[in-house]
Amino acid sequence: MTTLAPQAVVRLGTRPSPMAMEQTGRFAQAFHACHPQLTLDIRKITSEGDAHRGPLSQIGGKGAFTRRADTHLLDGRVDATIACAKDLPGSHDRAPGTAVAAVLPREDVRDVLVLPVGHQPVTLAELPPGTRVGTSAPRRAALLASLFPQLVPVPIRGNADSRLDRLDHGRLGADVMIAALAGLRRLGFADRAGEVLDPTLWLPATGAGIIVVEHRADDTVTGGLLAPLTHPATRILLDAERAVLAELAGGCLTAASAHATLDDTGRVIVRAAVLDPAGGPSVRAEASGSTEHAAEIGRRTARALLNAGALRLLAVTHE
Ligand SMILES: NCc1[nH]cc(CCC(=O)O)c1CC(=O)O
Repeated sequence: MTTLAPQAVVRLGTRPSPMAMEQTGRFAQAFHACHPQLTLDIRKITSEGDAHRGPLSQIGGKGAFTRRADTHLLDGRVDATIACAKDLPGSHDRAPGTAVAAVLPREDVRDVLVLPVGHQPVTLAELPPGTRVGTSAPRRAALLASLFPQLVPVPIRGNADSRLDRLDHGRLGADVMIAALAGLRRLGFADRAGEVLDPTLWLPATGAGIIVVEHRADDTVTGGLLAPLTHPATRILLDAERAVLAELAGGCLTAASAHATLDDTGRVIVRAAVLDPAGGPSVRAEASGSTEHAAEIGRRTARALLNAGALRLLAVTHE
C-alpha cells in the first residue's frame, strides 16, 4: 500500500519591505500551527514598485507591486504569494490564473494622521492652511481635497518605515502625513498614530487591513493547504469590496472606496464611493444582502454608483 506524499515545502513569495516581512512572519506562524509537518520557504521578491522611486503612474500604477510576484507564481518559482489586499490592482490587470487561496482576519481599516516626532498633538482640522500632507493614494488626496481643502496633498513614496524617518528629519517634502493604522501597528509604530480618522467621513481603502495569500488557480494541492487559514467573515467582506472595484474597472489610480461590514443578523452591507480628485461632491451608494451573495452585492453597489454618475469622476482619475 502506498500513501500519497504530502507536499513537504510551500514556497511563499513576499515583498521584502519591513511591513511585508512582518505580515509574512505572522502568516508563517498560522501556517505552522495548522501544518506542523510542512516547511514554509519564504522567498523575497522585489517588485518594480519597490525598485522605482518615481510616481507609480509611470510604471503602470498599482500593478507594479504585484506583476513580478504574479510572474514568479505562474512560472512555478513559488507556490504562493502574500500581499495586502489594498495593494492589489483591479482584477482587469491581474494575471489570469492566480486566485486567492487564504484571507487573513481583517485588522483596523482606519487611516491616521502622523506628525513629526515631538510635534504637539493636532488634528487635521487644526493644521494651519497650506500645511503639506504627504500621501500618494488618490483616495487620500481626494478626501483631503473635499474635507480639508485648506491643506495641500503632496505625493510621497517609499516604505512606511522610511517615510516615518524622513518625516522626522524634515526630508519627506511634507509637514505631516497620512498612514494606515494597521500598517503602523505591524511595524511596531502604533505610538506614532495621531488623530484616528472617522471612517464614515474619511472613507477606507478597498481591502484595507486585509492580507491575502494567492496561489495558481489550478494548483489544488497548495490551495487545499492554504484554505483552512482563511477567516470566513473577512473573505466575505473582501469578496464584496473587490467586486465593487472590479465592476468599476478601477485599481489604485481610482479614487474610490468600498467598505463592507456585517450586521447583527449576518447580512453584508457595502458602502462605496467614487471621489472627485478636485474635491467636489463624491458619488455614493450602498447595498446589502445575504453573505452568500457578497460579490453580487458588491457589483450591485458599483452599478448604483455608475447609475448615479460615477463614470464622470472615474474618467477624470484615469487620465
Ligand atoms: N499603500 C501601502 C499600504 N498597503 C497596505 C498598508 C497597510 C495597511 C493595510 O493593509 O491596509 C499600507 C500602508 C499605508 O497605506 O499606510
